[in-house]
Amino acid sequence: MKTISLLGATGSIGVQTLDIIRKHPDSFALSSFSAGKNVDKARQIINEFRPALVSVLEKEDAERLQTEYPAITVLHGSKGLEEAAVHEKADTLVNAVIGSVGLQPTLKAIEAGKTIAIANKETLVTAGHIVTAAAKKAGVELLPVDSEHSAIFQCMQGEHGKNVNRIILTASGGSFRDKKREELADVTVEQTLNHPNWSMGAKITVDSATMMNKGLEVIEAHWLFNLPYDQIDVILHRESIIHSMVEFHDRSVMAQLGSPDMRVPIQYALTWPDRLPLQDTAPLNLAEFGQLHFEKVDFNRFRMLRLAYEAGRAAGTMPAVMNAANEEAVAAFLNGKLTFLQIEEVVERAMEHHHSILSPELGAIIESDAEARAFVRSFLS
Ligand SMILES: NC(=O)C1=CN([C@@H]2O[C@H](COP(=O)(O)OP(=O)(O)OC[C@H]3O[C@@H](n4cnc5c(N)ncnc54)[C@H](OP(=O)(O)O)[C@@H]3O)[C@@H](O)[C@H]2O)C=CC1
Ligand SMILES: CC(=O)[C@@H](O)[C@H](O)COP(=O)(O)O
Ligand SMILES: [Mn+2]
Repeated sequence: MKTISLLGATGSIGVQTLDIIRKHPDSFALSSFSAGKNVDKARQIINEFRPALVSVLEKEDAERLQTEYPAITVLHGSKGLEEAAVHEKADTLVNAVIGSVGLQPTLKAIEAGKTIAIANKETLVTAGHIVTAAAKKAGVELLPVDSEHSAIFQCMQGEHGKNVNRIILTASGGSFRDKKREELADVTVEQTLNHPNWSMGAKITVDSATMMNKGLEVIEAHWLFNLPYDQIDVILHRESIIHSMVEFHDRSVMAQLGSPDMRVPIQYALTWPDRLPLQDTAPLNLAEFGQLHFEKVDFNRFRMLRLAYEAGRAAGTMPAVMNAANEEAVAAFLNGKLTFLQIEEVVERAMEHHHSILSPELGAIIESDAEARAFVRSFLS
């Protein structure tokens, strides 16, 4: 029996994690969870899973829920997120919150000795050196949930890291993969949110369309697998059936395949090194596809991916700045305050404006993140 604390329970990954817990009551229980503003969904989760502690974003919502559920502890804000992450009954944190707000609860959970199943890639992009060093020091596992990283992790089982030549992340290309750059000037939010293969939260779906998602994943892979950027490649693969690949020194390439269903990597992170059956999923039928397609990435078409490699190589506080600027710019795009192409313009400007601090401590990371957000907000106003 694993007891789980789940951050971001009301989101896309959160709901799929709850589905896994629901289907395996003998294997998993929920000790605590966090929600943002979706209080109705939080109520449903409390009623079904009866956790001991819940955290929501706003104080007023927490007070209302506390009155409704006097037997559980209801908290709010960043303190609530941290308390939910380190709940005494939990042995595993599933971090499925969106954005760099996931960083500090992850660090607290590592300090408390929890196993970390990390979906929240922004945490690793923002402070990968701090998170991985803390996990190493505390002797806790940092298990990937992101589909590409889970694929690499699965291909690496029984292998030595020293034998890896490179890893190859697959990218669907997102909603506009068949459009030229000049056709992107007036694309709408609705068009952007129409991902060809995956049903995900709004922010990551926009990131997928700009290819910032793949950029974040390159940096995430750098930290999770301890590889230099020269050994991390990206290839376009429009079907999202091969979730990523590992090439070894003898040129043998291992790939992990499956239908696009995030419950597979979520569940693997929760059962590793074992596996459990995944009910209600159709087997992969490759004959139905007939062909799988692969293409070289054009870094002029997908400039955000190039920016992410640059930020990763610049290191220090630069990835945190890129990520924070992107979070703000994507939120502005979703609110109709920026056009699609302005997202990358804003991120590029924030990076140009920033002088990276090398080997930053947590305080410098938090400051750089805040400065990048302020930079984008002043640009918007
Ligand atoms: N969705 C997917 O298939 C995949 C997602 N990921 C990663 O997983 C993470 C979650 O993505 P996804 O599930 O799509 O995101 P969603 O937008 O669907 O969900 C985000 C969750 O975070 C909560 N939340 C948002 N802002 C805050 C805040 N400021 N403080 C506390 N909680 C907050 C939301 O609460 P509420 O809704 O109640 O406001 C919700 O529970 C991201 O880092 C993403 O990159 C990685 C691979 C695949
Ligand atoms: C499901 C998942 O892991 C997403 O991060 C996915 O990778 C998005 O797809 P693309 O970024 O390849 O469009
Ligand atoms: Mn992914």
